[in-house]
Amino acid sequence: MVKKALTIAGSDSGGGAGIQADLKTFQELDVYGMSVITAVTAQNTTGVQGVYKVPLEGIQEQLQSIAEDLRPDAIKTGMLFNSDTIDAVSRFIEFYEMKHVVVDPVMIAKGGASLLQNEAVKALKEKLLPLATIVTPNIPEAEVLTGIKIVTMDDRKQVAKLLHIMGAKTVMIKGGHDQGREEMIDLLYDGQQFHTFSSNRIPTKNTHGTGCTFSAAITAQLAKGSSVVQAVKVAKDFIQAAIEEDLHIGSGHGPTNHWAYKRNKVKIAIK
Ligand SMILES: Nc1ncnc2c1ncn2[C@@H]1O[C@H](COP(=O)(O)OP(=O)(O)O)[C@@H](O)[C@H]1O
Ligand SMILES: Cc1ncc(COP(=O)(O)O)c(N)n1
Repeated sequence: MVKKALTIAGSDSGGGAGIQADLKTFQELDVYGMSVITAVTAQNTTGVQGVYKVPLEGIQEQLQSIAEDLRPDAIKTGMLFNSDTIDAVSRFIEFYEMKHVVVDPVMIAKGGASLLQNEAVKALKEKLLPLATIVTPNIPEAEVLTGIKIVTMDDRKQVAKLLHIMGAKTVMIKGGHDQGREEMIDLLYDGQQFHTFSSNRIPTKNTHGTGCTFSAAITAQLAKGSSVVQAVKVAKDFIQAAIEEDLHIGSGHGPTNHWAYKRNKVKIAIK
C-alpha cells in the first residue's frame, strides 16, 4: 500500500527549501507527497525577495480537499507565517485526528527574512506544539519557543525537557547552529531519555533548506511506520548525504542534493 505524506508550508521558488524540498524528499523516500501552500516566497540562494501569503480561505480549502479524499499517513508543518494559519492547521489536525505530526517551527530564513510573524509564536506554542509527534527546532527557534538561551549541551537538554512539558511528544533540537563544534550533534528527547545523532560538520555554504529536508525525511519515515528514533536515524543519513554531495547551484547559499541518499543506496546495492 502506498504511503502518503502531506506538507503544509511555504513555497520556495528557488526549489531548495519549503514545499519543494519536502516534496523532493518524500519522493526520494518512496512516499507519495501532497502539499498545502500557506505562502509563496520569491526566493533564491541569495535570499528572500518577497513573501505573499495565501488567503486563509485558500489554505482552509486545500486542507479540506486533502482531508476529504487523500488521507495522509503523516503530516509536516513548515512556514505557517501567522496565527490564523496556525489556528486553521491545528483545528484540521484535531478534527481529522491526524496521526504522526512533525512540527518544524520555521521562523527565519537563513538569509534573515522573517517567515513567521512575532504575533504567531504564542499560537505555535499553545495550539500546534501539543499536537506534535515531534517538534524539530534549530537552536535559535528553540530559544524563542522557551525563552531560554542555549550555550551548552545541558542547556539544550533543559530546553528539550521544557518543550516536552509544553506538549510535544518528542523533541529534536538540531545542532546546525552550534558553531563551535566540529561534530554536528542533533539531540532527541522522547520524554524519558535523550538520544544523540552525530555526524561530522561538512564545511560548505550550501545549507539552504537543511531543516526542511531533515524534517521531511522524518515525516516520510513516520508515514511508512517507523518509530521516531528510527525515522530520525534515516533523516540524519539523508541530510548528511544531501549536504556532502551538494550541487553548487546559485551564487549564494545553495540547496542540498535531494537525490544523493537514494543514489548512494543504489550504488551500494549494485556493488
Ligand atoms: N554543515 C553541516 N554539516 C553536516 N550537517 C549539517 C550541517 N548543517 C546542518 N546540518 C544538519 O542539518 C540538519 C538541519 O539542521 P539545522 O541547519 O540546524 O536546521 P535549520 O535549517 O532549521 O536551521 C541537522 O541534522 C544538522 O545536524
Ligand atoms: C518557504 C521556506 N520555508 C522554509 C525555509 C527555511 O529554510 P531552512 O530549512 O534552510 O531553515 C525557507 N527558506 N523558505
